[in-house]
Amino acid sequence: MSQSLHFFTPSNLTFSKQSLPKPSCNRRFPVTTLSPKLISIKASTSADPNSSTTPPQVLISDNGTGAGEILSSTPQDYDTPPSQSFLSDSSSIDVDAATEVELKENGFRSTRRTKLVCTIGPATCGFEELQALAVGGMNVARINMCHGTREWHKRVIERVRRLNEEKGFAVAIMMDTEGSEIHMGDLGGASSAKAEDGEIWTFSVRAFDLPRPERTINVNYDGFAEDVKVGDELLVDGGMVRFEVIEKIGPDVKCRCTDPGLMLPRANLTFWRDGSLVRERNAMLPTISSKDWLDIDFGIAEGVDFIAISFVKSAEVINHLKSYIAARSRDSDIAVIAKIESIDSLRNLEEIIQASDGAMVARGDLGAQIPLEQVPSAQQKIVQICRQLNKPVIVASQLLESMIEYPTPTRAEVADVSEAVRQRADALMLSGESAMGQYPDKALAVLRSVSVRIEKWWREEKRYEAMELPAVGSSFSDSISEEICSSAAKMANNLGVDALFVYTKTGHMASLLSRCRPDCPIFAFTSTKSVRRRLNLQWGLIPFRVSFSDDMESNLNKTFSLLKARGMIKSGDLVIAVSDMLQSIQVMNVP
Ligand SMILES: Nc1ncnc2c1ncn2[C@@H]1O[C@H](COP(=O)(O)OP(=O)(O)O)[C@@H](O)[C@H]1O
Ligand SMILES: C=C(OP(=O)(O)O)C(=O)O
Ligand SMILES: [K+]
Ligand SMILES: [Mg+2]
Repeated sequence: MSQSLHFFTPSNLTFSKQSLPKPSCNRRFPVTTLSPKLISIKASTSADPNSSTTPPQVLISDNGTGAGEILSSTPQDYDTPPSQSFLSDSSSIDVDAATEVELKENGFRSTRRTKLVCTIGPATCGFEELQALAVGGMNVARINMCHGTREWHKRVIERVRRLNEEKGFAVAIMMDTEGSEIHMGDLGGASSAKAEDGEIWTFSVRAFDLPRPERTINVNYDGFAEDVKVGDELLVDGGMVRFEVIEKIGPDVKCRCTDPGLMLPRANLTFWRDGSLVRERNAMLPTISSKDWLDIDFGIAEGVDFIAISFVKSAEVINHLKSYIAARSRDSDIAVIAKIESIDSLRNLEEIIQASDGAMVARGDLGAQIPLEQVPSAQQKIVQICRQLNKPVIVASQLLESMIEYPTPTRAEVADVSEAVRQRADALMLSGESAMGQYPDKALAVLRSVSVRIEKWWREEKRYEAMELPAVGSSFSDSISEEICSSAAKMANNLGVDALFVYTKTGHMASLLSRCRPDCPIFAFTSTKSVRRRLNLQWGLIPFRVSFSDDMESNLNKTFSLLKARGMIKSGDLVIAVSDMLQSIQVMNVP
């Protein structure tokens, strides 16, 4: 028995009960059990002009049941076209192997809603290590183009893709650009360099011979010696180590260490004068350097899912990059993530986020550009704006910094992770913890367990302030979608349903549901692997790849049957379904 709320459009007005295409190949239960009962009607503009004309597709062949055998044998990124689908009489549905295990173990009410991004580095670049992260819940693998060679990154991408193909994961790939900011060289291959109090170090644009002379640091920015002044404070990695500039000799800048510490290869450098960040010539450097453009070409060629842009200053660069990608990539479905890590990005926050497909609170560099005590409020603001503008947001850097060296986090780190989860950020990111730390799997496990615990606490206690979610779309059809999603989410909370189902071609309806942060998980069904991987970054979405038609009733029948066969749902579960083909809300028990 199901109940539904339809928003009738000229296209779906013709979609009468009698004309519904007969659902095919579902032998598990009769379709009549699902006949929707109409409870409300509203006329509106058109949703999808093809909604009543496209014949239903059949879900493509399935043979996998175990977590390791889920992936169908079709390696291409797109479904079998409808005509071919009709030829198949069996069905398949793809879901990330780790998610499937989690769904079965914990039941879907308790699945993790917060997504996890892991930076891949020397500690995790091998196939086995990547697999361990995927099993541990990594949703997105991040490669930082600031480090390593393109060849190295290419191998990592290949391994992640192989993991997805062979082991049934759906890990997305995010490429992060180096950006034009000033940083140290790679320390001649050393893993770190220790600066002691009072030591004199030379920072220079000169390339030093190997082995690197003692107490020398190469700097990547040609104007460095000209821009700094004697008396300036030089901060490594936002102040992890500090120096005072004492003398300039040609390209060499002599500095005295005032706060000792460990310097990592390619650590970021900023200089301060009279208590303010010096932003002279380096602030004029382009956001995307010529090297970044080559890396972006590489990312497009490799088909990465996300490109994160470092040190974004304005919306312009995002728009430029998006048109560049659209012109070059076949299906232009690479999402652009704006890293908020500079004073300029904070100034133009709304327009940058509006232009982007998501944002990252890049606290590492942000904390080097604004006083540390201002970082938490900036984080809260960025997370809130992203939610309002319906863009996924990642909270990044130093979440579990001590776990680079130790197997347990500090209480303060757990509190920091909890706060990001409580703010309902879409995703949390590991940097050094997973790239070069000693306990990458343990760090990921901490993010996972803290996320699940805080999410549960939030649902039980309902300790949240209701957030006004403004309209994001411009057309009347967009408004209908937004209203449907917010109503569906509200109904799901009030009725205590087990899951929201959303059938979405582009992922937009799924993101609108995610934005409402409902109590139950959201099963997002989409027909392309790339959309499914992109949905991996968004809060509460469990992305499935399945081919589906514009006929909701047959979609539901088939999905129920496939999910039941896989043990992911059971008869009696209460579900609310929406789709971007037919503007309706249906409430039903799984037959
Ligand atoms: N591809 C890589 N090759 C070597 N080391 C890496 C790589 N990616 C990350 N790392 C190491 O992990 C640390 C943390 O990564 P990340 O936060 O992404 O970079 P950064 O510290 O430059 O901001 C880096 O400082 C570097 O030591
Ligand atoms: C994520 C960040 O950027 P990157 O690691 O590339 O410096 C950051 O600065 O916090
Ligand atoms: K970077
Ligand atoms: Mg940064």
